[in-house]
Amino acid sequence: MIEFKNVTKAFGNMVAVDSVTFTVDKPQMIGVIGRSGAGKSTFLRLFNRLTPATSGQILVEGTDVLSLKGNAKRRWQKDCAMIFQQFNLVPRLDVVTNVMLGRLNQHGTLRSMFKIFSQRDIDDALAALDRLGLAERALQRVETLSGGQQQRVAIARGLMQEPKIILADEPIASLDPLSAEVVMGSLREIHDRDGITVMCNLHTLDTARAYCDRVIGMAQGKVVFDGPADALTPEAAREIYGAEEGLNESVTSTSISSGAPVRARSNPSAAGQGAQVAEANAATA
Ligand SMILES: Nc1ncnc2c1ncn2[C@@H]1O[C@H](COP(=O)(O)OP(=O)(O)OP(=O)(O)O)[C@@H](O)[C@H]1O
Repeated sequence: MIEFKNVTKAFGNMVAVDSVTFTVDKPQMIGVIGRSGAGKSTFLRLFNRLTPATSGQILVEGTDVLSLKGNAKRRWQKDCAMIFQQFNLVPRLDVVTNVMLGRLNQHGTLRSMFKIFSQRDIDDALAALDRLGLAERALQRVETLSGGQQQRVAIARGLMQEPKIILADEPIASLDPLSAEVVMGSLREIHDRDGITVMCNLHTLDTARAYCDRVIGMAQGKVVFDGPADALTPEAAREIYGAEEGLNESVTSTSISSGAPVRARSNPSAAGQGAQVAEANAATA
């Protein structure tokens, strides 16, 4: 159970996140949408404690994660993996080392400084890469991978944290449509199989509808829509985006060819996911 209670962030006079209040009472895949500047990134960064909140509470199983300090705050950041638009990988390091970096904050300072990993770390990193369809890339330098592959390395690194929640800040904004589908499919598969909440900032409405159970719409820092993805009608989207007349959704579309919604396939199987991944690997190799 996660309860957001009047979560607010002001930068000087500018209120970027304004009294955000909602509850997540079971693991969900949540899409956060809204215009540029609506406060989506700031909201995720408050949740992960990358940015300090001005006021409010975020109760996770009854603990206010906004008030955690020191080790407790670091433990929370381990539990709450963050995926970024620009991947935030170390380009010159190989794939498997990048993935193992997800374990660093679980180790003591010395082991972290010298990047000393255990056999278990190595095995888990290879298993995470296998799950993301990238096992055969383990020893390749990250900078030689496509954007979609790099984002899947970042997701594998997030899995190494053994997170309870995954936050993704526009994870597909830099990707081509096919890679975007594979990355969103991977996040959905993690939600379905591991039963954890995935909260994802998105710029594309069709992606929110296709992959998310629930959509939170933000405008000027406030939650202006909160409902099932099916309720995200063109009228609702127009209100979230403040568009006076027609909102041309096609300009925000990530769909390729058929654009078949993945959510409609419900619980995409690991095999299905593997096939998608293989397809994207072939396309982006
Ligand atoms: N560090 C900061 N200092 C001052 N203002 C900031 C800071 N970070 C964000 N803002 C402001 O807060 C508001 C919300 O920004 P935020 O990046 O959260 O929006 P967003 O919905 O994620 O936008 P986008 O989709 O373009 O990333 C914007 O007006 C932005 O300029």
